[in-house]
Amino acid sequence: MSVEKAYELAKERYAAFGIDTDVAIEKALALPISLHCWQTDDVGGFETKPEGLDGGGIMATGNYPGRARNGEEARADLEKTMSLIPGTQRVNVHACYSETDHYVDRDEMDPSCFTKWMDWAKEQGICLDFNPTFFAHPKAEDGFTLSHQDDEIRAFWVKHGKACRKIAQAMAESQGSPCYVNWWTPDGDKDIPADRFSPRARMAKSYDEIMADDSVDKTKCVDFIESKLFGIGSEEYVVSSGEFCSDYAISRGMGLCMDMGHFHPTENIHGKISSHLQFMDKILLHVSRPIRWDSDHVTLFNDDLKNVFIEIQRGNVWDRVVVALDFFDASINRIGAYVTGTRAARKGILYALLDPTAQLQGYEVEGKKAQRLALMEEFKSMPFAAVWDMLCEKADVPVGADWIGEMEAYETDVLRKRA
Ligand SMILES: C[C@H](O)[C@H](O)[C@@H](O)C(=O)CO
Ligand SMILES: [Mn+2]
Repeated sequence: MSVEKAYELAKERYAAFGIDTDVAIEKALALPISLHCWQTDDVGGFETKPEGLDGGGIMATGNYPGRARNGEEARADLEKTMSLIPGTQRVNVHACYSETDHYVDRDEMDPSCFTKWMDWAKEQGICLDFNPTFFAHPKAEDGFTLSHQDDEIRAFWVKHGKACRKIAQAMAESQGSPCYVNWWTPDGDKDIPADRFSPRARMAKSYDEIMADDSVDKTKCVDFIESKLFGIGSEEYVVSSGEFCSDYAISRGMGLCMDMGHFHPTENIHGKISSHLQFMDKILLHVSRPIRWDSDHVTLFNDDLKNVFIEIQRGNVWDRVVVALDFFDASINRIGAYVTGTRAARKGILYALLDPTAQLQGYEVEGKKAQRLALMEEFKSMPFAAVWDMLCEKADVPVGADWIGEMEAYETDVLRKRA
């Protein structure tokens, strides 16, 4: 059956519940998703570094051929990726993806280190988001940055933070709209600390110092702080825990970033959205898929993902949630990872926009809880796929599995030719 025929039938089914599929498609396509540049190269970064200068990074596992080795390759991969994904996209750049002809250390970075990204974004007609990089650097080797007990090291990272807000502001000015900045630090301890208080006090102090820079316009550089429960090497103690970050964000009038992989393995985030949004204007989501101790598997169209977007729909808070991705898999074709994960996120958005929210909430008000449960369950077998296929057709990107061939061709023609 053609996409059009299947869509007409699906449209009728949804219309019987008062849901306009054309409107849902349009809205789903308009909502921006920020693609994380770090999936192109397994979070390596492109800084010009003197020989031997390195430092622990985030661990991406796998060695699939074709990793981007520089900004040109990363942007080419992003262009290919974006051609296979429907809807509005942004690109999220980490500070370690600076491109300079000589070494510029993190504390000395300025907007000129990202000119290539900004020029490219303009050409592509997309907006950029930004992240300071508090890892993969010798001054982050012992696992502490903004909460470091050594004042010189802490000051170095504060300087990096200040520089990053100026870079984000320049990005916002270049694109004529806000740049969303995510603050994540790995600071923490593998085992039981004797003092959990002092690093947290220093972390808060550092953030206060960074955010005190009044020359940065908060409507251009929009800051979010990302929490984490534990990491590899910080299994026992993470300075920027859930409580630390949400308390900090609320008390300082900034946003919170919730990464779907940063909580207890059986904990999920959709129930938290309605709480945080009582007290903060915006939240940022890192859409991801945790598996056991890994927080960053490629996103899939699973219940956790659907529930997050359904919650946004039911609270009608689409304009208060910024959607970004955070997964990386170096063991499979990286374009395949990007496209699978981002298409899944867009599917989640569309799925939620087709939710019979008004009817469900009506049942709830009337105390008709059996009807509420029944309708939620029945909606799981509505002809969603036909609406999704139409969304892809409207966006002029491959329908269904058709994109896999394009990924394979790109692997043969481009990725396999990289050393
Ligand atoms: C590269 C990102 O900053 C990083 O993935 C962070 O967002 C995170 O989730 C760390 O676990
Ligand atoms: Mn994250």
